[in-house]
Amino acid sequence: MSMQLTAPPGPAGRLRALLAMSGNPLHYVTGLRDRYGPVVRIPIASRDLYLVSSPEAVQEVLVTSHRNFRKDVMRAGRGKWAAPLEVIFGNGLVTSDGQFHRQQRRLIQPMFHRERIAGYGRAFAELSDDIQAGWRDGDRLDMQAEMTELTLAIVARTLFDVALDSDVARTISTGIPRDEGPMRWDSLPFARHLAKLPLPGNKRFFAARDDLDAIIYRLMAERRRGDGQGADLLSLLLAARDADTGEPMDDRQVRDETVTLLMAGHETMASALTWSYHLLGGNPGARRRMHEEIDEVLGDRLPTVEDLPRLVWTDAVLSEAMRLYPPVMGAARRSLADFEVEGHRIPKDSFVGIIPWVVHRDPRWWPQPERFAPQRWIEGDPADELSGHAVRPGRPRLAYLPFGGGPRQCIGNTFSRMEGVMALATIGRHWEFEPVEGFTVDPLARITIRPRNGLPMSARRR
Ligand code: HEM
Repeated sequence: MSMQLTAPPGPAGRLRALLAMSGNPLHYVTGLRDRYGPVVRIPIASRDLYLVSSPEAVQEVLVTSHRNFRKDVMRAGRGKWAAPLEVIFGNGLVTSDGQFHRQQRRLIQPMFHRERIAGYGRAFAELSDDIQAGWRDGDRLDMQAEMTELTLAIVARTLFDVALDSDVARTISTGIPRDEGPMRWDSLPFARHLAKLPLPGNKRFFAARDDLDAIIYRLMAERRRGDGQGADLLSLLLAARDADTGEPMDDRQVRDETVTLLMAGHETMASALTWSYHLLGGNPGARRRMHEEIDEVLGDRLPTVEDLPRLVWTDAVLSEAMRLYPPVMGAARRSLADFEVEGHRIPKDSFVGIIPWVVHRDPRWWPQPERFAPQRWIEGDPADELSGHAVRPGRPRLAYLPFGGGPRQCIGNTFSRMEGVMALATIGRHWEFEPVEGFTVDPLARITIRPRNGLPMSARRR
């Protein structure tokens, strides 16, 4: 007997949904899941958006039936306009699709193998040490700005072998307006028109993008004039040849992959570290435990990758911060054919959205979901119901997905985990951060989730 498939439930009213989603959508979408269940239909764009939030349904979309989906969500709309991310990333690894994406991923994957990343360990520690050298006891720091500077220095050095004070890094960190131009309009229906208007924000955005491009083309020309033996990613991209045709990538493609990795590789990690400090700021017990661990494992020296297995609590802090504040807002897909999930039918050509923030607050898998509790990640105290539950067998893998899942999962996953723990440990040897009285943090959910007005904290030397 075949089961009767139903259309997923959901709210009515296109305009209300649109306003809720383009304001701060996190509360709204969590409420929809609570009210309607793991598959919700939201009438928002020119076609409906289906919010998918149980680990089982997420597994179906990202892994089991991944061939039934593409990432060309924005381009699929009327007129095939460039989506906001593509305006900057072009057709790089994050935004490309299908066979072309598979080829490019194969080419770039070797840069992210575990052994290779272990070789970056020293840069993770040294650059984290450099940034803290400029702080003074009692300083009020914007942790978001500090962490953005740090993580940008790390990708610039490890992948592209350029220094932070280079014009590449400067143009990326200060030149590209994060909330202007196409980035500002991303979730609105007339985005492509709004982005073309001669508004000051749009102009600044496109001028900064052109500066960045000019710098990257210049770096490419320099590498070409060199001996061609460079081991960094830019050299590798220039040297790569198609297995069948023997052709190199054209300059535009090398530019797109370069900008993609520089951008995807630092804002996300900056957000993960910023939220870690915010949560540690409000949880002195967890913070103390982290500092005790760092003191015991490192004393005063810099961490190496060999120390990582012993930095268990520090690692749990990062995992738990990315559970409560997943740096990437979501994964969006377009269905190529009708499909069935959790007893519901989702039609061909729908948009499907997976929002880790919602999945990570499912009380079935995350008891007391709003509580910051790094002990979830460590098997330990039997008297504490939260202890170790996240690492017990039987928990669906995609109950936790800050890096996405399936063939399109983050290429920088291992890189980021090592980078994050080593940064927390290096900085934690000498510093702790207290919340600033009267400041309330407000998560801004766009493509990433970060504090809307930065994160001021007081630095205390320890
Ligand atoms: C805490 C840090 C990070 C988080 C939370 C994160 C999160 C994600 C997520 C959720 C996706 C999948 C999006 C989707 O399925 O639509 C993704 C893809 C990607 N990430 Fe990351 N990321 C992080 C760091 C990095 C770093 C350090 C790099 C590179 C240096 C990077 C490069 C990429 C690339 C190239 C993709 C596209 C992969 C593909 O589709 O083949 N990310 N990331």
